[in-house]
Amino acid sequence: MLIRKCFVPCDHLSSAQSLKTIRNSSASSEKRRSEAEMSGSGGAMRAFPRPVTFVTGNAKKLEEVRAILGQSIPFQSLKLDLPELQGEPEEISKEKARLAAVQVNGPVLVEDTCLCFNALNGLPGPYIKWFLQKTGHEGLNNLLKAYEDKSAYAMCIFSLALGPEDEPITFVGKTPGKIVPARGPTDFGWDPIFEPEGYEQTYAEMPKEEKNKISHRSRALSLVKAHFASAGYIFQTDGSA
Ligand SMILES: O=P(O)(O)OP(=O)(O)OP(=O)(O)OC[C@H]1O[C@@H](n2cnc3c(O)ncnc32)[C@H](O)[C@@H]1O
Ligand SMILES: [Mg+2]
Repeated sequence: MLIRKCFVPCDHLSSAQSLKTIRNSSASSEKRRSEAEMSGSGGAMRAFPRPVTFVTGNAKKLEEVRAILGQSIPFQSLKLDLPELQGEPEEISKEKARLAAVQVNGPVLVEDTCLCFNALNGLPGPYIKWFLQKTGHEGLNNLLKAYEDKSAYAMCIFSLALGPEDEPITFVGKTPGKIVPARGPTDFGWDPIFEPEGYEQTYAEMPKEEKNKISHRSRALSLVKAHFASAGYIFQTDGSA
């Protein structure tokens, strides 16, 4: 599928908006089709024949999601290279979820990650993957050479689609910081050039547990966990999830 490229700033998602997205999406329950709906005291509960599938082509993301979620949400993972879509960050994440839900034909969780430079009104944002591949850590630093303001934020947008017919629900996590010359191991994306606010280490220099406490990903996953806790979904597992 070919999608037209359009560059947009990504600093438009407030947590209030993302919560509104959660509420709005809950209202689309008429679309629910293939799974059983069971009436509980708090309204309709939804049961699924298998756990949520976290779909990503990125092994390092999966590693972090596993570490952050632990046993809190039953999930299985599937390595799929979903298309790199263009557009508003929330729409990109939702569309990834729609595509994944069709392929999996069941409940899916996906995420899209942005690195946003404030001096560039949020760019590279969702296009960070290409900027990183084409220019590397040094090139990303050079993008900010002309600006005093090196501040940035990392943003993660998870989308949950309960099935191919369901409107995805989004969960946004942000961590503020600044862009610095690369320091630390280079095994995960732009970690070496992002120094989170209040720290003297880059994400790459920090112990993994420390990054997972404060990261954009863990902040978004806190919202995902809260949603699962209140939604009361029921997933049948075979014990291997
Ligand atoms: O299959 P998906 O989940 O899409 O995996 P991806 O690697 O294509 O990931 P994105 O489309 O979200 O692109 C985000 C880019 O940022 C990188 N990235 C994602 N999370 C990161 C993190 O926590 N720290 C550093 N780099 C990260 C990632 O390697 C990509 O180059
Ligand atoms: Mg991707």
